[in-house]
Amino acid sequence: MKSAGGRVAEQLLPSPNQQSLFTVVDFVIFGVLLAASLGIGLYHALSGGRQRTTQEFLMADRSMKCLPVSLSLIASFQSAVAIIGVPAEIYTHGTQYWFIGCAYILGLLIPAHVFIPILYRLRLSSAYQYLELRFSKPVRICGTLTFIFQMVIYMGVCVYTPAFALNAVTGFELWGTVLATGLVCTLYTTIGGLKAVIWTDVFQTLVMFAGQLAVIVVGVQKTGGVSEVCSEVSSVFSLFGFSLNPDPTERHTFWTLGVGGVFLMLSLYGVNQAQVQRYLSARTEKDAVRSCYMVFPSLQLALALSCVMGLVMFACYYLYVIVHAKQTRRCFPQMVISFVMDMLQGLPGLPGLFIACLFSAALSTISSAFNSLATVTMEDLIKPHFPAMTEARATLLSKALAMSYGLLCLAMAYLTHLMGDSVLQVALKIFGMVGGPILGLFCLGIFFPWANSTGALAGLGAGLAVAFWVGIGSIVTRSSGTKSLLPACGVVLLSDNTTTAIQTALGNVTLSRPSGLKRFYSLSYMWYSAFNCSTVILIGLIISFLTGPMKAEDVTPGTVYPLLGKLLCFLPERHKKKLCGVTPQVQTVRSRAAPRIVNILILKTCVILNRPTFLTCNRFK
Ligand SMILES: CC(C)(CO)[C@@H](O)C(=O)NCCC(=O)O
Ligand code: NA
Repeated sequence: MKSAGGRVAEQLLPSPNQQSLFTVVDFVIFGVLLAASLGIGLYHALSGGRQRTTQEFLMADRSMKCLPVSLSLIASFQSAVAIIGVPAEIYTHGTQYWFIGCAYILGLLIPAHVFIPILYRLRLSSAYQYLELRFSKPVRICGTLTFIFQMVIYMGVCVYTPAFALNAVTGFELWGTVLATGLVCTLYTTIGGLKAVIWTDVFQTLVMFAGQLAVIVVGVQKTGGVSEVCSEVSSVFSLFGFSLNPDPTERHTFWTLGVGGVFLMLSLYGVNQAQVQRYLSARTEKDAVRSCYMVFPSLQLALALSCVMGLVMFACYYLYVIVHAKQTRRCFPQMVISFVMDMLQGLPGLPGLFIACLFSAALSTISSAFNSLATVTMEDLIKPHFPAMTEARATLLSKALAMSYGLLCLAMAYLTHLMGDSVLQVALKIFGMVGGPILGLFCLGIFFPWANSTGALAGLGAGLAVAFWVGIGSIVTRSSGTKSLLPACGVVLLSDNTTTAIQTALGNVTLSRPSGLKRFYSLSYMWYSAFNCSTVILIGLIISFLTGPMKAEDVTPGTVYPLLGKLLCFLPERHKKKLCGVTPQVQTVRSRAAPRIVNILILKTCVILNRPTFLTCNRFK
């Protein structure tokens, strides 16, 4: 017995010549996206302060309101990787991934109430300045270099993914697409600065939502309506039941997504420069916190749209898992694109809208990466060595940096295809392997007043070493989360009794259980952030205690969050002091006289640390 969804799939496969899909309207829509992005860049190049100061170019004059900031915050890490990767994930592994939405709660509340207050009140330009205030200059430089490494690899994945998938399905020229994305993005980022990046993000986020919504609406219609989709999905839904298995090698469970996911979110929304820079560009601390709150519903919407797209695809295709066989290992992302093109063919304008959606997602992520990379390179690596540099020269240099990172990004796209795996997994692995240790470094500084600079450096080194050991081990042995609900690509599944077929497939994969070192390598990639963050904290604390823990009076005020003090709020004051050894800075800041006190304290620190004058000028206008 064939279902309606199966019939639709039958009509749709094999696909006709995909290139005839695009009409003039489609090209116009895609053109409008590129032109509008460039237009916004040009507008910000010619209006306001005309991008003549680093304050404007890198910090948007610290004048942004919360709505654009929040839309821009979503755009930073929602790239074509998620647009293509999440539906592919849902299609192949079931709905578990959706549960990561629960991790958004703590993953955004903690940044809003711990990280933003600390970083905003210090009036930093780069998140890594914090590391110097809390520890020392070497820690700051190591943090910055780690961040640069993370973003440069991630950028490559972001540019390459949509171009690769489109090329495979529609015949769009691969390197032409990579070049076009990279160059357009480099151009508007270089001329328009952070204001252009944020406002293009707003526009591009809306295009992204529109494109996904169009696919879902048309897809549901073609599959036979909402009820048809629901019944197709629910006929196998029991298989996607929720796993509470505590095994850390299990790919997606309540624990990996709900707990591991929080750490992933913290590394992105708490301490990643791309996001911190947006918080810092807000007019007031309240705007920054509010924008972080507003990310929650929009991020849920983004997640829901991509998950529903995966479900619609499932309803439409699941009887006929005919993937364009044996072409390549990475067939599922391409399958998402061919599904979309199947759905949208014959509807002029919609294929163009979806391409615009993919590229919006990619552009908004890459532009954030360029701008944040230019910022950290300028603020952390160059300015400290040239304190006398004029503002005009610094701005010119920042623009040159934004442009160079743009070109580097094109080079990185070449390296991406070496990584294998699913693109979503690759991106999340990078976040965990490199972002996890950075998160650990910040947590060590913020929550543990005893941690010292030597401990921080040793912790970061150990964290990165273990991260790469496990990460590369899992790539080499192909062991992390390769289990799939449906059989691997190239297998044709034409059984009428689909449920049995899928169960058999599932049974086959879960039988083999890795042992020894291989088991260590098969740690679920959703744990990477938490695991690597904990390594840094643990090693950092051990080394700190061995080399002499930091004394409370030596810690720069305002750099520590009195976690223990807050948890033990029921204890009398003197016991708390003894236990935590924390200067109650966060509380003082709340008092009315605070800004002056904080300013004087920071000024003193700057003098002690012999920091260049530009910082002190910027801070106290
Ligand atoms: C960062 C999260 C997990 C937030 O939901 C999500 O946007 C995601 O899975 N991103 C994948 C990376 C990317 O889209 O480039
Ligand atoms: Na994006």
